[in-house]
Amino acid sequence: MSFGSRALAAMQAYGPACVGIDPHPELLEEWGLGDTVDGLERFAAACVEAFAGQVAFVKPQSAFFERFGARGVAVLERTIADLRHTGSLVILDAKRGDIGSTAAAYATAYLDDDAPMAADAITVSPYLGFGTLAPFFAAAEQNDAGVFVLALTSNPEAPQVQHALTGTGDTVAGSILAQLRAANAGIEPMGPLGAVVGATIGQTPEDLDINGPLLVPGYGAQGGTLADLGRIFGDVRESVIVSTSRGVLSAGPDVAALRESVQRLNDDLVGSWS
Ligand SMILES: O=c1ccn([C@@H]2O[C@H](COP(=O)(O)O)[C@@H](O)[C@H]2O)c(=O)[nH]1
Repeated sequence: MSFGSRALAAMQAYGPACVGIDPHPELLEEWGLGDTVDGLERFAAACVEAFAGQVAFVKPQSAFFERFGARGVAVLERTIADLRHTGSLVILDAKRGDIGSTAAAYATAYLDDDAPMAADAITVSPYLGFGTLAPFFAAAEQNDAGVFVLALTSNPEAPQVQHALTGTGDTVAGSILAQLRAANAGIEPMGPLGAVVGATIGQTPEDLDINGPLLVPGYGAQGGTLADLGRIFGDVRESVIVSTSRGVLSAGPDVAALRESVQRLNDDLVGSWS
């Protein structure tokens, strides 16, 4: 089944929430685990127990695993494998991007179903040129996977680049969204190519209807609210995946408390907004 179909089915089954697995040093300490590989391993195991098959999407943040070197990456690899095929789709947040030939290697590493680190979807950066993303798109098509392209990110520094005008008068973000729209055109129920659009961007004149999923970080710890979601995504709410990491993880380490926190998040999103 295509990533677009799987994403919509998961949202229908569980709600639109995505939980980020971001083992911040502070969270490892707060959970009483210690900022060590052993702590990381126990943190990740608790997240798998709490979220696998309980939420539509889980988004491990690669950076927090990579900082422990090879042993941290091994924990990430196990975490992804344990989460996959549980009903929850794994979006690996690694924001990869490079010249085409290297992008092809990244695409194999993260989207080829036979690769040790294969996820259901990955985040990528288009700032080496949208065309360099072609290997990711091809790998997504071959493996029924998804790709989320940074478009309007949640950080305050983003407008300097993403609101800049291109030679055709579009903004950089608008041009990325337009190219995603073209690539997803005609695909039912929606295409596999998504955009990352933050819950913190205020209002945007850009057309967010790309016939593909929108991954929306910035809700919760970064200040994004239900009102922001309504204002920014009112017209495209069926395709919105709301992602939060610290907003849920701060309820840990108790597995039941983590599950309750996700349930509350989904209830809030479904009841008040989506
Ligand atoms: O525009 C973006 C793209 C990605 N992120 C990532 O999402 C989480 C946010 O964590 P919170 O604790 O919910 O703030 C983190 O992994 C970021 O790298 C983003 O925030 N904004």
